[in-house]
Amino acid sequence: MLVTGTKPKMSSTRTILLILGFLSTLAVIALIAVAVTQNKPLPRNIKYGIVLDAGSSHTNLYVYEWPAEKENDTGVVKQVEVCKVEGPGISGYSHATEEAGPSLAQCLQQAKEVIPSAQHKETPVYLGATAGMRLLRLQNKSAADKVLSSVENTLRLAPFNFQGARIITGQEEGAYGWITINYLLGNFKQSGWKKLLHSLTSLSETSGALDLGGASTQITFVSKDLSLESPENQLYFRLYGKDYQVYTHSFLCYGKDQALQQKLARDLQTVESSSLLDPCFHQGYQRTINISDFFKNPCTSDKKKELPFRQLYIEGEGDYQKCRENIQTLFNKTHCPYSSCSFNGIYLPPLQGDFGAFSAFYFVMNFLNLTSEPHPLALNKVTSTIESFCARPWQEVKTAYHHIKEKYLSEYCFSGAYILSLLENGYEFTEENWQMIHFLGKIGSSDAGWTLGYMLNLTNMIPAEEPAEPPLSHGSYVGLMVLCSLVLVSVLLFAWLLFHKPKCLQKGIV
Ligand SMILES: Nc1ncnc2c1ncn2[C@@H]1O[C@H](COP(=O)(O)OP(=O)(O)O)[C@@H](O)[C@H]1O
Ligand SMILES: [Ca+2]
Repeated sequence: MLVTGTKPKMSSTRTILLILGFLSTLAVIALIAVAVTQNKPLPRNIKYGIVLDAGSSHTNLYVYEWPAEKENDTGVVKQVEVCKVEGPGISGYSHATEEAGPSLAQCLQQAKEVIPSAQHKETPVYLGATAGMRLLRLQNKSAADKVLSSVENTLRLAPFNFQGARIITGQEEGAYGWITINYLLGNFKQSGWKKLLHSLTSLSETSGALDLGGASTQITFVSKDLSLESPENQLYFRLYGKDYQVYTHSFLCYGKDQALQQKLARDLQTVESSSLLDPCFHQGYQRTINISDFFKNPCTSDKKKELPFRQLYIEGEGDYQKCRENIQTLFNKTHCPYSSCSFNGIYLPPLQGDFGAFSAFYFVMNFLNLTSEPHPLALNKVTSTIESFCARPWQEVKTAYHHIKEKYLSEYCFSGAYILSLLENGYEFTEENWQMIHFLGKIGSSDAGWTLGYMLNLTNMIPAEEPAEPPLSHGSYVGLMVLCSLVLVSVLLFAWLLFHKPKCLQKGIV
């Protein structure tokens, strides 16, 4: 039924509704416009850093980048470039020291191309030399100094901000490797639920680090049992508001290349002729070694022996078990002045938590297809794989892997056996805790190694205290505010409709 005299009222209600509709449309358009302009990607303010890892076998140059405004967050720095320097490591230039620096030129050129030229001047560049240079310093201090000044001269001439070229200590190498992998795994600053899970299950929050180089090897992990037994193996860090008690040790001469030299020096003590049958090389493999330089190396000099021949002819035997027994003698377990030791009388607290094993640990195990993640293989499977690889004749191996450098290929049998011996006999990993070792090449886009940790430390990018942050990000804050306002307006509107029912909505009007 139509009531006379309601026409003007109807049209005024319609006008109100129209105005409301218009205003709502306007509000929605405004909201969208604000959201779009606010969230428009800002021009990226990226910073760069360069670290050269001058290892015993070769030098790698790494370029890292990170967003300038987030530099104290965890996991924001990532590797954008790696360049392998041609030729040997810088310690290999002991007879031509002035050529060490120029050998880096090509990789520096590559870094210049990756980093925008406007930022060259402010990009820090660091060079850290490891065990190869530690050995050269022991053997010939002046040659080591000359090599370092040659690389320093080259780095100073590059357009970057030179921050130093030095030999880092074994302790630093271990510590920065540990910082790198835990930074990349996001273990330092954990989200609420991850923190809760760790405290409930009492799982270790950080991962230990195992680094195998050519001349030294490092073991580093957080240990609850650190007493003051061996202060030189103890490190203390405060990172993002948390304290870490870290055990570390670097074994000079126990990198895989120097371990092989040590093994041969031992073999030379008992040889009767100039030829040696070596169980750690494949059957049919032959290698000749010059005796004259052999004992100049600080890793073998204590075994120096006068021999009636100048060259040693090695012939492979391909016998894994014999090779393991041979290698085992490198780990002296007879004396331990502490509650527990690894080998050679060096303190080692009980192993704890997961371990990331990188560098040559990864290269060797990756070649042997033994890095399977996320479910590590059982130790007996690993042993049998290496055993059968060692038993393959050299000709067969060479044909099957013709694309691999002969130097690497000929030593994978020895290296595999050495890795197992170091982990099982040296550190006493067992069938059970073997599963805690994860062989890592890269984490995300960054290589596992000590260089990233070194740069993070020297540029103060890991704060001791957790930076004070509002509980919500800006975006979540704005979103929440808009949502709450909408809910509030709807509730008010609903209440108004309930108590001042407009006539048009009253029963019988329509
Ligand atoms: N693809 C590969 N396969 C096997 N071994 C490798 C491979 N790439 C590098 N290596 C080895 O990894 C080791 C790296 O050690 P390096 O960092 O140079 O020495 P250090 O850390 O003792 O100063 C060397 O023994 C090198 O021969
Ligand atoms: Ca190394």
